[in-house]
Amino acid sequence: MPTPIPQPPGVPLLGNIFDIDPSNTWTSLQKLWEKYGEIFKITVLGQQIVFVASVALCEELCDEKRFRKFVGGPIVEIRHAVHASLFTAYEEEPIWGVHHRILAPLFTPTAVTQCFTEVRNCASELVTKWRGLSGNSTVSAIGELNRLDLETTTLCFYGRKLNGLTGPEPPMIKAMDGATSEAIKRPTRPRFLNWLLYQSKFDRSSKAMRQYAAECVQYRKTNPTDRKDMLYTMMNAKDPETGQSLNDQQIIDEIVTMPIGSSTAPCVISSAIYYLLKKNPGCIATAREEIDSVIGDGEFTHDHLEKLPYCAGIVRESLRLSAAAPGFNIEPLPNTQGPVLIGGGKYQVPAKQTMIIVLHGVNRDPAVFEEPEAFRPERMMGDAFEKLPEGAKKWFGNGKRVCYGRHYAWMWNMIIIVTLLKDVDFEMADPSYQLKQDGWFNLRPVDFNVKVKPRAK
Ligand code: HEM
Repeated sequence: MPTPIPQPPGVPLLGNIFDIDPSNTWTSLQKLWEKYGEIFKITVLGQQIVFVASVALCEELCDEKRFRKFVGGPIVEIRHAVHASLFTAYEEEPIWGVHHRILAPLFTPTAVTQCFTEVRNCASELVTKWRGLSGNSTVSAIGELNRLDLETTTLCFYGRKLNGLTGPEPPMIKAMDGATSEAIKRPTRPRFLNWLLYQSKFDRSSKAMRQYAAECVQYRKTNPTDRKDMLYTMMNAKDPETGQSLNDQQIIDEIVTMPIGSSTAPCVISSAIYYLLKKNPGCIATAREEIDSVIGDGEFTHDHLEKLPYCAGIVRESLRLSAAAPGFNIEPLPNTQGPVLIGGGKYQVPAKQTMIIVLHGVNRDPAVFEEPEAFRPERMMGDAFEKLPEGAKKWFGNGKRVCYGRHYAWMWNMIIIVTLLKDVDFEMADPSYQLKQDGWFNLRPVDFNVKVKPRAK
C-alpha cells in the first residue's frame, strides 16, 4: 500500500488557499517543507499539486523516460507577454524546436565566452560607481545587481548600452517584476477577478517589457553594426531543420524572455554576499588568496575562470542555499497509463499530476548534505562536487528544458563574484539582518543593504 502524501487540512471548497501566501508563494512552500519533508500536496481551486523536496525524488522526477516539463500555472500566464517562447512553449509546440535550434549556437560554453569582456567591463563600471559613494552610503544588494544584470544582458545580447547602472532604474526592471508577480498570482484567483481587477496592470507591465524589446530592435536598425550577437541571429538566422526564421513578434518574445531568465543570476550573487558576510566571513579571505594568486594586479581574463575553483565553490554553494530559481514543474509523460508510483512504490500520484520540485528542500536534503544550512564552498569543489548525486545539482533545471542560458549564467556569476571580492569590501548595513526572501520566478534577498567601499589591501 502506498503511503498517503501529507496535506495540510485546508478549508471546505477553497482547499489550501490559506496555506499559501500569494505574495510569497515560495516562502509558504518552504514552511510546508519544514513541516512535511520530502513530499506534500495542496489543493487550490479544486486542483491538486504535489511538491517534491528530496534529492532522491527530484532525481526520479528528472527521468525523461517517465516525466517532462509541465507548462502550466504561472508559465502559461506569462505567455500573455511572451507567447510561445523558449521558456513558455508547450512540449507539443514545434516552435520551441525552431527557436531552440536558431539560438543554440550562441549559448554553447565556447560561444558565451564572447560576452566575457563586456560583462567584466560592466562589473568594473559598477565598482567605479560604488567608489564614488561616500563612506557611509548603503546600497541594496539586489537593486544594484539587477541593474548590472539588465545592463549586461542588453549589451551582450542586443548590443545596446542602457547606461542603467546610475540614474533612475530602467523601466524594464519594474515591468518584469510587475508581469512575473501577476503571473504567479493569477492561477490562485478566479478568472473573472483576474480580468476585472488585475488585467489592466498585467497589460501595462507586458506592454512595457515589449516596449524595451522594440527599442532594442529599433536601436539596431538605426545603428547598423557587424556584431554577430543574439539580436543579429534572431533577425537573420534560419532554423537549420525547417528553414523557418523568427517573425517580428517572435523576436520580441525572445528579447523579453532572456532578461526574465537572466534575472535569476543577480539573486544568486546578492545571496552569495549575504552568506559570505553572515555565515562564513572566513571564505572571503580564502577566495581573495585564490584570486590574488591567480589574477594578481593584472587584467582579469576568461582564462582565469577555470583556475578559480574556490570561487566556483562559492557560486555553487550560493546556488544551493539560495535556491534562486526556486523550482520547476514536472508531469508524467502524456501516454502514462494508470497511477504513477514514485519513491520505489512508496507514493502514488495520478497519471495527470502536476508536480513541483521545491529546490529549497532538495538542496538541503540531510541525506546528501551534512549540516545543510552551513555555507561550505569546499563541498562544491573537485571530487566532492563530482560525487554528489545528479538530483542534488538541479539548480539549472533538467533535460531537454534545462536552463537555456546556463553557460552564460555560470560565467556571469563567476565574473561578478570574482570582481566584487577582488575590488570591494562589503559590510552589512544592519549586522543583525537575517535573510528574508521573496520573489516570483526567482528568489531574492529582501531589504538586504550593504556598505561598499574599495578593498583595503
Ligand atoms: C543563475 C542563473 C540562472 C538560474 C539558476 C536559472 C535556472 C533555470 C531553471 C531552473 C530553468 C528551468 C525552468 C523550467 O523547467 O520551467 C531555467 C530555464 C530557462 N532559463 Fe534559466 N536560469 C538562470 C539564468 C538564465 C539566463 C542568464 C538566461 C538567458 C540568458 C536563462 C534563460 C532560460 C530559458 C530561456 C529557460 C527556458 C528553457 C526551456 O524551457 O526550454 N536563464 N532556468
